[in-house]
Formats: sequence, structure tokens, C-alpha cells
Amino acid sequence: MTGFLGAGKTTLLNEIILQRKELRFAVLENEVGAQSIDAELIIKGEGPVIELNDGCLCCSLNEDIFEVLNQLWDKRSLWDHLLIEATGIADPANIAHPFLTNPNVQKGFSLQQVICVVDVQLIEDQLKETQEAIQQISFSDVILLNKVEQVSVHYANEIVDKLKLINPFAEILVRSRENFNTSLLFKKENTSFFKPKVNFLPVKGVVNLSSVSAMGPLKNIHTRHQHSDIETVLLCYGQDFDITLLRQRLLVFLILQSSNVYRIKGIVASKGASSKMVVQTVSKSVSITEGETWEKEAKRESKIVIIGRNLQSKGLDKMFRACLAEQSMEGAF
Ligand SMILES: Nc1nc2c(ncn2[C@@H]2O[C@H](COP(=O)(O)OP(=O)(O)OP(=O)(O)O)[C@@H](O)[C@H]2O)c(=O)[nH]1
Repeated sequence: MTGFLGAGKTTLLNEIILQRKELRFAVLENEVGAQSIDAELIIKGEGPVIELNDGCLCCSLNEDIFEVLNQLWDKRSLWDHLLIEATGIADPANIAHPFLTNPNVQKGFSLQQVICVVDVQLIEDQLKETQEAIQQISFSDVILLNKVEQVSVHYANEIVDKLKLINPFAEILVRSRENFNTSLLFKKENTSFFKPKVNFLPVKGVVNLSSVSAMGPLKNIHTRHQHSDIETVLLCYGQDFDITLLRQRLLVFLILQSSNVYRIKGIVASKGASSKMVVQTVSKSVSITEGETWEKEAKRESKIVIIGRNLQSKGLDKMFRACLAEQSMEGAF
């Protein structure tokens, strides 16, 4: 599953897991930043979830796919389908490469579909500004036009025509949020595809999944992506946030900065709230929803990932700190 940052991949993945309860999905979740937010947002299904963070499967972590496939093969009796969610800036061709060319991998795994989720509101700009969006659309078997309820039918049709010019071979589906049938995303003719064909996958390697070290009160990691100038900043805080103030500051910030900031995702502790707050921004819109309840013994640590270009980590840190509950009187920018 591919698609630009914030297109709706994790949302769709959850929808698949919820709708297809008869199937056990293994999930490989890849995130650019050192800290996975998405892995916390995936609905716990029956199959294993593997996180690969701090890099991109299509480049810096490309070798790690073999180790992950070995790991999954060892747990083969626990799952039926493998869903891979690529990062929003990945070139899916590089991820598909071992499935299409490596005979050992092909003994155990068959690539069924490359699904590209497209944010209908933002795709025109993404196609103008980034190479990644073009790569993702051109390599996919199925293109899922998402967030269509936000635009007119006429505009959605115009986008479909543009997508067809980039990839005339892909099937283009339109997802309406309420009642999208996720079985449309699966190949119809091949239901026994995922039954194990061999009981041996001879590509052993040392499993080296990235691990996230314990966080201090504030951690600030700034990483540059290998194959573009897109970079990531991770900020962690040990104090609770004033969530109303955070929403206001984010809205103002995005009006000024949204062309450089592709995506903000965070799990945030809100003062007085027993649930984690899931904070997300895509373009200029901010969404804050309730997540899981904080476990009793757990430290209420907030972690926020910002993905974009020319990010100023000190300035970002200052803005977020100004939204901490105890410090909400401080100026931000
Ligand atoms: N309006 C609307 N919002 C949606 C839809 N699908 C997803 N979203 C919202 O879009 C935001 C991003 O969704 P995600 O599923 O996290 O997107 P993603 O592609 O996994 O994001 P990255 O992993 O960061 O690349 C969230 O706030 C979702 O609630 C949709 O069909 N309509």
C-alpha cells in the first residue's frame, strides 16, 4: 500500500482489517521517522504487526525486507495475508523489487496488488511538487481516490482523467468513506494465493528491526530522507499539553507553513484526559481524536513527528513547548 503522506493509507488498512475479519493479516508498517505513530493507530487484528522505523523500505531499509520476510515466514501459521504500508514518500517499485525478482522470496510470497491511496484534494499539488507522487501512481495496480466527499464530482472526475494519463493500466476506484467495500482491492481470481507453497524460505539474515530507545523528557531527532530533501523531526515531551491551545497554534502554523510541512502526526497527552490524543495534520487541516486509554503505570509521554522540507527543529520545538499545559502563557513563535 503506497500513497503520499497523509493520503489515508493507515485508515484504509484499518478498514480492511475490520471488514475482512475472516482473514488474519500480518502488517508491515514502515515509517520515515525514528518513532512509529502509525503502529499505535493500527487496529490489533489477529496477525503479527512488524514496525520498521527511521528509514524507508524503498531505500535505506531495503535490505531489511529479507529479514522481515524471514521473521514472518517463521510465524507463517499465524497469518493469511501480508499487508505492507509503505512510507508516504516511498518509491513502491523498490519495495516490490524483491517480490518480482528474487526467486527465494517468490517461493514464499506472491505480490498481489500495489494499491496507491490518493488524496483527491492534494494530489494536483503533490504531482507538481514531488517526484514521489508520480512514482507511486505510475507503479500501482489499483489507485484508490480518497477523501472524495471533500470535492465536487466534477473535480474528482478531472483528477481521475489526470491519473489515467499517468497510469492508463491501473484500475481506479473511488472510496466513499461510509461504505467502501475493501474486497474490491483484492484480486478476485486468486483466493488460494496466500496458502503456503513451500515450508522453507532460505534467505536467512540477522533480524535487525529498529528499536526505539527510552525517551527523556524531551527528545529532538532530525533526520534527512535518503532519496529526497524530505526530512523528519521527532519531538517528545514528558508534560501534558493544553490540547485546545495546541489545535489553535497548529492551525495558525499551518496557514503560514503548510507548503513546507507535509505531515504532522502525534500521540499526545492532554491535561485532564485519560485517553491518548491522536493529533494529525495534512496540508492545512488539523484532526485531533481520542485514542487508546493511557495505561495506569505508563508514563504520559507525548511524541510528535513532523515531515516536510527545510524544517526548523528549534522553532518547532518552541511552538510545541508553548502549548504544554504548564507553559501555555508563554509566547510561541
Ligand atoms: N475527509 C476524509 N479524511 C480522511 C479519509 N481517510 C483518511 N482521512 C484522514 O486523513 C488523515 C490521514 O490519514 P492516514 O490514514 O493516517 O494517512 P496515511 O496515508 O496513513 O498517512 P502517512 O502514514 O503519514 O503517510 C487522518 O486525519 C484521517 O482521518 C477520508 O476518506 N476522508
